Amino acid sequence: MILCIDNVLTSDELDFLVSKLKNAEFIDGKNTAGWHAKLVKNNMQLPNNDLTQEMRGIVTQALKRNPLFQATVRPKIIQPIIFSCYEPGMYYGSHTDNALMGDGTFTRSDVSFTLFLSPASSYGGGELVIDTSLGEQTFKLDAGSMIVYPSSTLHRVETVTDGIRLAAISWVQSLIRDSAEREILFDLETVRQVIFQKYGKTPEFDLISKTHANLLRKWVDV
Ligand SMILES: O=C(O)CCC(=O)C(=O)O
Ligand SMILES: [Fe+2]
Repeated sequence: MILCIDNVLTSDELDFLVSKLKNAEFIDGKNTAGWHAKLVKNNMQLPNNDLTQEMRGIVTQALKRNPLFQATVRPKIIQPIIFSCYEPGMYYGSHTDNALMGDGTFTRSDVSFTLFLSPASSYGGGELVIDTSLGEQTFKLDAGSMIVYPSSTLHRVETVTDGIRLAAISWVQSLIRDSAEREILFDLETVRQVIFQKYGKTPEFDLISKTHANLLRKWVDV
């Protein structure tokens, strides 16, 4: 499932992150790409340091408090967030994300996300293009909004033609490995909430809660 989630960051958080990124020293993005993705990756990203850690903490907190992110992604492990910067001429060509991430102890990538940090109108190009069963879908969201999409897809970032594209990206190992199962749980959870809001704790609510809990128990990967 591909989902866009608006207003993930408060304006204070967004301002803080952007002000730090504007003065930051970036390194070549090829450092964190797989051997084949390196061939088509042309961008910059923040190195690992105390400031990057602090910025990661802000994004992580925002994800923790976001009910839509929690319900759709069901995160178990989130890889260290990368803050990326594309200047004019930079791009990330078509690639698939590594299935296994981390050094030493491996985690699986189930869901990828991009949290856009620059206003969409402030730069040209820079769209995230995802190859889906319905064809290519193009996303360029406003600052503070994010897209979550299956890590299994081929995707790319179009060349930035002017302005600067700042983003925070990462990969998640989900508690529910299978994306179809994740979607069923998300749909059931959505319906359960609506039934509760409309009618309260009825026998129907109890039954759908039981089904939801039992499917979760069946599919969870802990
Ligand atoms: O910046 C983006 O929107 C996606 C970047 C990406 O695909 C990656 O880093 O693997
Ligand atoms: Fe990617």
